[in-house]
Amino acid sequence: MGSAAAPLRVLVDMDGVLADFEGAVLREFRARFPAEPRVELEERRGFSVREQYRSLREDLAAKVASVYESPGFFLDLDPVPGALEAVQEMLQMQDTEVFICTSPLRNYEHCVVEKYKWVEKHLGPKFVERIILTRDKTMVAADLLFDDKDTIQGTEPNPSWEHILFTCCHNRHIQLPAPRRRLHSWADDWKAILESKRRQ
Ligand SMILES: O=c1ccn([C@@H]2O[C@H](COP(=O)(O)O)[C@@H](O)[C@H]2O)c(=O)[nH]1
Ligand SMILES: [Mg+2]
Repeated sequence: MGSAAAPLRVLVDMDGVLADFEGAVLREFRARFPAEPRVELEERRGFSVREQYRSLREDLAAKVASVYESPGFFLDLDPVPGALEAVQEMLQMQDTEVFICTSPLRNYEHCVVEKYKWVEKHLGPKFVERIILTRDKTMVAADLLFDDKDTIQGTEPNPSWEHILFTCCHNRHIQLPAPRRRLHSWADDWKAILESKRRQ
């Protein structure tokens, strides 16, 4: 008797994919520093919001970091439209395993516990069991990784997953070289990506 095919293992990033990090940074920065120059979402370029604020003026890097390092910031993030429904549906799919794979800030004090609380609040306790917290996603074995960071590097030079770039304000201008793929939003056909990977 032949052995059953292994389930498709899917990693879903949190900030920029499940939780609206960028929208909250801008909203809170505007509220706390109304007189300072800021980067509107249409003008965001590059993964690091901190580095883009630094390029406006050196001291704005620390100011924007103080926004996302504040207590309550991560817990209060709004879900990305369609994200909660999509991962709940993924969880119910046959022959599919879904995990949330997210990186904590270096200054992890509030971020780590609030990421856990956010998942419990929005997705329920069963999803808390599915959190993988790591600063090196290349060390996690899976078939797919949905992530808004354009370049994901780490210890493992050849990660097992295919990185699907999730479109976010900071990466929408990037032209991906073939065969790299994007998911434009959760309204885009994420199921087709899973099925194509299953057939490979
Ligand atoms: O401009 C920034 C600065 C920090 N971050 C943080 O990086 C990680 C990324 O987490 P993922 O869940 O893997 O997206 C997270 O702690 C962010 O708060 C950032 O995304 N952008
Ligand atoms: Mg992200």
